[in-house]
Amino acid sequence: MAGLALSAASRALAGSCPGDYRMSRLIVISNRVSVPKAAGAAGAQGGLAVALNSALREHRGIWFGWSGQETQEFTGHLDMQRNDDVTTATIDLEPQDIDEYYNGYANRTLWPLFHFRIDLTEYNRDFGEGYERVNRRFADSVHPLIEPDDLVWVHDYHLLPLGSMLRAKGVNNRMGLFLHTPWPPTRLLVSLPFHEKLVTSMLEYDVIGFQTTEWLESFLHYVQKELGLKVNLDNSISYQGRRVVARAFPIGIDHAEFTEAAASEEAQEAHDRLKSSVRGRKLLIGVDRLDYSKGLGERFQSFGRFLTDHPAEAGAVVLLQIAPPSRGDVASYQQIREDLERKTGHINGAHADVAFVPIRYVNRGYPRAQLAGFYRAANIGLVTPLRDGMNLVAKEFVAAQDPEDPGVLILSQFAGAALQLTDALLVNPHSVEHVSEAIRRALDMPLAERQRRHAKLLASVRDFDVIHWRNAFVSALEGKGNNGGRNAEEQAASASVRAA
Ligand SMILES: O=P(O)(O)OC[C@H]1O[C@H](O[C@H]2O[C@H](CO)[C@@H](O)[C@H](O)[C@H]2O)[C@H](O)[C@@H](O)[C@@H]1O
Ligand SMILES: O=c1ccn([C@@H]2O[C@H](COP(=O)(O)OP(=O)(O)O)[C@@H](O)[C@H]2O)c(=O)[nH]1
Repeated sequence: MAGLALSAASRALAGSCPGDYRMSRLIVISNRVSVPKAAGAAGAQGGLAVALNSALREHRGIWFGWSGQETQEFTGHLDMQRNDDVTTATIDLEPQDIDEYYNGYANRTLWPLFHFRIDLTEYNRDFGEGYERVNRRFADSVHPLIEPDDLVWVHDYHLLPLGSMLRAKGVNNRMGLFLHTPWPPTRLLVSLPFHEKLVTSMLEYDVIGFQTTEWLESFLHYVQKELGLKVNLDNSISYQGRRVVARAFPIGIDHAEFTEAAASEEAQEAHDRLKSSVRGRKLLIGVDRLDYSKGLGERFQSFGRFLTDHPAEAGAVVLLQIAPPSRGDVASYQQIREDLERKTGHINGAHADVAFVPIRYVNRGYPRAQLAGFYRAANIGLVTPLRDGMNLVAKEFVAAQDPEDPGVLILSQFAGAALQLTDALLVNPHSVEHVSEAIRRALDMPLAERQRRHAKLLASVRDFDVIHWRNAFVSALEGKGNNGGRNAEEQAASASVRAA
C-alpha cells in the first residue's frame, strides 16, 4: 500500500513542477496530521494525505497539527519527524482542550451548525474559550517554524481564527484557509454567539477556499449582509486595505492511486469474498463515517420502503452499510448509533427470512483497497447525506466501477459532489419515496445508459482529482492569476450575491 501511495505522489510531482523559479516552502496546518508511511511499510493513507504529502515534498514543507494524543499538562513540545521526505510537527493536547475544542466547539457547535443542524448545535461559552485557547496554542507552537517566504495553508473548521492569531504575532506570509465542510446560510450562522468576531478573523487569510459555489455564495452573502463589506466583481473582499480572495476549489480523490488500489490483489479478494456471499442478489453499498450528517437513518428507511413497495424484490437485494464509528465522545453521535441499531433491527425483523437478511450493517472501517473491491461488487452506490462538504465516497465508487458493466450512483442533491457528478441519479435524501424510486430505476437501468452515465462521471472524477485541487489552491495562495482563476460558475455566484 505504501508503494501505491508513493507512486501516486511521484506522478503528482512529475505532473506539476512549475518550472525554474524557486518554490516557496509550504506549511500545512490541520487539526490532525497524517504521518506519511515509509517506503515498504504496511497500511494505507487517505487520498487527501497523499496529495498534501506530495505537495509538501515538492515544496519542502512541514505538516503541523495535533498528534491525536493527550498530555496531562500542555508543554508546547513539538514532536518533529521526517518520514519519506516530509516533515511533520505535532503537539499533544490536554484532556480539557480535547473536550472543549475538538469534542466541544468543533464537533458540538460548528460541525452541526455548518451541516444545517441548528437543533443539535450547542452554544456553550466554555467550548468557545477552549477553541480560542487551542487555536492560540497552535499559533504559539507553529509560529517559530514559519520562515518569511513560506506559504501557510490552514485546513477546516477547527482552525478558523488561526490565521488572525498568526497575523497578531507578525506573520506577514501569504496564508490560506480551505474549509472541507459546507458553509451555512446567513440566517443560520447568525445564531452563533460572536459570529461576527469569528468570520472577521477569517478575513486575515489571503485566500479562503470552499468545496462548492453554493458554500462560497453563502459566505459572500454573510460578508456583505452582516459585515457590511464590499464583494468585488472578482469575488474578492476588500478588507482593511487588503484583498481577500474567496473561491470554490472542489476536492477530488487521487484517481491514479485509487485506480491502482482497485486493481490490487487485496481489492480482488475483497470483491470475490463479498460477491460470493451475496449469492446472485443485487448489492447496494453505503460507506460512511457514523455521522448524523450522512443521512443513514433516512437511507435505511428508504431501503425499507423499497422492500415494502416491491415485495417481489425481498430476498433479491441486499444493502451493505459500512459505518465506522466516529467522534464517539459526543452525545449526538452516541444517539445516532443507537438509532441506527434500532432501525436496522426493525427493518431486518420485518423483511428477513431464515436464509436472508436485507441490511448488513457493519460498524468497522476497511482499508481503501478493500473498499474499492466492495464498491466494484455493488450494483448501486447509495450516497445520501443530508448535507456534506464534498463526499469522496461518491467519487471512489465511480472510480472503482468496471466501465463495461458499471454500477449506478444514487447521490444526494445536498452533497457538494452533486454539483460535479450530475450524471448520477440525484435524489432528495429526506424523501423515502424519492430514494426508493431511484433504487427501482437504478436496478432497471439498461446497460447502455449505465455505461453512458458512468463514462461522464468518470471523466469528472479523473479530470478534477486531488492533485488538480491542491495545485489550484496553491496557485491561488501564491497569488497567481489576476482574477484568481475564477470559473464561469463562480462569476455567476458572485453576481447573484451582489444582486441579492
Ligand atoms: O477527524 P474526524 O473528526 O474523525 O473527521 C474526519 C474528517 O471529516 C470531515 O471531512 C470532510 O472532508 C472531506 C474531504 O474534503 C469531504 O469530502 C467531506 O464532505 C467532509 O465531511 C472533516 O471536515 C475533516 O476535517 C475530518 O478530518
Ligand atoms: O471503512 C472506511 C470508510 C471510509 N473510508 C474513507 O474515508 C473517506 C471518507 O471521506 P468522505 O469525504 O466521503 O467523508 P468524511 O468522512 O470525510 O466526512 C473516504 O476516502 C473513504 O474511502 C475508509 O478508508 N474506510
